[in-house]
This record gives sequence, structure tokens and C-alpha cells, in this order.
Amino acid sequence: MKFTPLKLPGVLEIGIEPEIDARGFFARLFDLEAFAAHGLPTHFAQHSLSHNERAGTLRGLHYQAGGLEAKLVRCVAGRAFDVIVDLRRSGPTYGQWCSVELAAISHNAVFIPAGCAHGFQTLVDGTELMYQIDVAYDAQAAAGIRWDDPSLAIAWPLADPILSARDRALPYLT
Ligand SMILES: Cc1cn([C@H]2C[C@H](O)[C@@H](COP(=O)(O)OP(=O)(O)O[C@H]3O[C@@H](C)C(=O)[C@@H](O)[C@H]3O)O2)c(=O)[nH]c1=O
Repeated sequence: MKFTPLKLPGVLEIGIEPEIDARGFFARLFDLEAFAAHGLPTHFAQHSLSHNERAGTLRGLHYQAGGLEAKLVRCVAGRAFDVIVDLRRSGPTYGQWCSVELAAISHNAVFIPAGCAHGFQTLVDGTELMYQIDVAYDAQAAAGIRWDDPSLAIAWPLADPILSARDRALPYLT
């Protein structure tokens, strides 16, 4: 497995190192020792799947109030523009964002540490993202920031995104 730091501290793109033969390949997606060596969680309380019918669907930007949720996100069908926003007020990159394209064909994943918000926009119909989340979902703690916050100015690839009513009503970052 390959661990590549992205622009924000603690955000890593995780790639596979496939063992290729005439049949195809075999690749590890999770390795307890490697995750521990990179300071990543080795226990994930919930694995979840997000299915998105249409290209342009945008979910986010979400975080858990209290900033305690870390997650590993991978695309298992289609492609998505994935965004991480740093909400760690005491850190030097507070309010900054970074992105990575997650694609089923690339077999990559992104690790999002606690204290960051997350969102994505699907690039093709039928895109699915799989989450491995280190703490159990707490509906009362679900929080978010508007996808089009002017102070973030995220360069979403597709115009007129498909949004949930909840995401349309999220507050701006203050
Ligand atoms: C996220 C989540 C939602 N739900 C429920 C709540 C609701 O009835 C339904 C849909 O919830 P949402 O609209 O919040 O789903 P969604 O907009 O897909 O939320 C997700 O967005 C991306 C960007 C993330 O990073 C995720 O952590 C999560 O916040 O599923 C759970 O039961 N467990 C969960 O872990």
C-alpha cells in the first residue's frame, strides 16, 4: 500500500500495490500494521456505502460536532471529486481545503482525520463511495458547512449540483 500525504496535515491518499498476474491482480486495501505505522486508526466502527444515481450529485460538507470522527473513503463505482476542509482551529491550515479524485478504476482511497469536514461531487452516473468510519454515527452531532461557502471557494467540477434539502440549508463557515 502507498500512503501519500496531501496538502492538509494528516490527510493521506492511500493507493494499492497490486500483485499482477495473467488473471488480474491481488491488492491489499487495509493492513493493520501499516495503518498503525502511519498513525491511522486500526478499528473502524461502521462501514457504509453511498450510492448516487446521477453525475453532479454533491454531498457535504459534513463533519461530526466535537470533531471526533475520522474516516477512510474510497470509490467503488464510478468517479468522484472528493474534498476535505480543515476545521482544526488551532492548526496552521484552518479553513483550507484540498481535493483528490477518487475513482473505482484507480482503486485509491483518502484518509480524513478528525477535525475535518468532507464532501464530494460525483463525476459519472452510478458513483458509489464506501466509508470506513472510526466512531459510530451520531445523528445529533451531524453538522456541516455550505458547499458554496465563498471563503472556501471550492472549485466543484460540475455546475448546478444535485443537493439534499439539508445540505442546501447548511450554514457558512464563520
Ligand atoms: C452518514 C449517515 C447517515 N445515516 C442516515 C441519516 C439519514 O437518514 C440518511 C442520509 O443521511 P445524510 O443525508 O447525512 O447522508 P450523506 O449526505 O451521504 O452524509 C454523508 O456525507 C458525506 C459527505 C460524509 O462525509 C459522510 O460522513 C456523511 O456525512 O442516512 C446513518 O444512519 N448513518 C450514517 O453514518
